[in-house]
Amino acid sequence: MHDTPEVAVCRLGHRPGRDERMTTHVGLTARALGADRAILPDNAGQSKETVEDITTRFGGPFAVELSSSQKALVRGWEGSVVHLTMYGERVQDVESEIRAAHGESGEPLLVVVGGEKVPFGIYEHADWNVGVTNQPHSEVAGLAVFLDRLFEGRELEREWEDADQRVIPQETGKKVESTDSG
Ligand SMILES: C[S@@+](CC[C@H](N)C(=O)[O-])C[C@H]1O[C@@H](n2cnc3c(N)ncnc32)[C@H](O)[C@@H]1O
Repeated sequence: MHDTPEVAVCRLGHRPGRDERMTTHVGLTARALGADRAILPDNAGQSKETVEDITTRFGGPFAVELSSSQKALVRGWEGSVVHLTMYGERVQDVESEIRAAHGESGEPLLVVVGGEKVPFGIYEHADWNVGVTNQPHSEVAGLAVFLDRLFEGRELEREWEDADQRVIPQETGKKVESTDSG
């Protein structure tokens, strides 16, 4: 978000076909809940296109990139790394430490979520291994709760730029308006 140093989300691994929706939803959730950028594996081009299409229609800024080596990206990241895992420290115990370090350092934060088995090197390289509960669930759910905790809910008030259309909240039904920039 505009008022904090960059937050990027790295999706580890992508099995074409099987992971298509999950990888797309990692990107969409990163965008909707305040991250600045998603970095997807290079075989997830379809997910990248879908997230870019949503950004064109509903606004940004939000960037999506493909990377040929997620592990090298994590190792070479110049900033802090949070790895979301059910085996990690409880989010409610470390969120303020992460928020303070991220805000004070002014350095970008990389939030890593897995798919298949995550290599142990990622656990070792991360500055924080963070569990959103210590129960197994999904990368999309873990990412959503983590980002909301990181931003303390401010992402819900975010304004979207250069949208073609916007949803007008309704008690019942659906209302979508074209914007002037569309
Ligand atoms: C379906 S899980 C598979 C994890 C895999 N079995 C392993 O052991 O590495 C996919 C991803 O969801 C996320 N995830 C699942 N449960 C989580 C939890 N309780 N807290 C945080 N992230 C979680 C993690 O990023 C994980 O890599």
